[in-house]
Amino acid sequence: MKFSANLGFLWTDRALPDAIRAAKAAGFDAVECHWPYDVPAAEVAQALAETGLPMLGLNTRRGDVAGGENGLCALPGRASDARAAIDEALTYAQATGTGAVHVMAGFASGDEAHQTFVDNLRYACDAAAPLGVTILIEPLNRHDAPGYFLTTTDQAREIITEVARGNLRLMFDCYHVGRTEGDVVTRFADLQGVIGHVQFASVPTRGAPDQGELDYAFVFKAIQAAGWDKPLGAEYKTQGDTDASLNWIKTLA
Ligand SMILES: O=C(O)[C@@H](O)C(=O)CO
Ligand SMILES: [Mg+2]
Repeated sequence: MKFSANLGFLWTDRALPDAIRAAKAAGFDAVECHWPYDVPAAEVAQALAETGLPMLGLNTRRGDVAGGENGLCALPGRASDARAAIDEALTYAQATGTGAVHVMAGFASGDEAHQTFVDNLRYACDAAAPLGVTILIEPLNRHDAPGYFLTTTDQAREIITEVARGNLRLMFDCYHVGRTEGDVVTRFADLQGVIGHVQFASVPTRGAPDQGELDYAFVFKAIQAAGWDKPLGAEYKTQGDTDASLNWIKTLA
């Protein structure tokens, strides 16, 4: 198994370039992040070059987080903010060789939000295609992100079909699927054709994967048996020191 360290949650006690170095030292095959925008892209690119790790993904900016926003791209009337966030993410991705951008929908519902998301995703995909960047959409579970526009993998698949762009894929986060839909291995098999990246954390506590109700020994074997050989994103919250949370690699890899 290959693993990608999600530096939005792992090694958050250090600056992003040092978190990349820590992931390399811990044996990860890749890294990914959430919102790297406070760190100059050149510093991230330097740490990636030094370690040889690829950056698999980053997210579009969420908007006014203090004001309760969690993404902009499905918000009616906010197309210019959404597209500025998409442009910013693609510029950062290009400067760091990042392979994918997760376009965050935000808190919204209804037909207008749906159409807004579809239009903004087409904009993102068309801008990303010449750069060789994949666009990802990710359903978030209703416990952690109540009111988020994108809530299920079926909804995501319908949107991917409607947007009809070859570089739009699903971020299959086993944690969100486990909390909202269950049946993780069957959902993975059913959706494999539209999946662009896989993430994981324990269910329901979002901790390391060697705890909780979801048996990741089983899940990882099934994903591997299905022919998925890309790094799986370790996107879990630690109780303190990240290095002390990594025992699962020995048992689950
Ligand atoms: O699962 C998550 O929360 C993340 O993958 C993310 O991108 C931010 O919400
Ligand atoms: Mg995720």
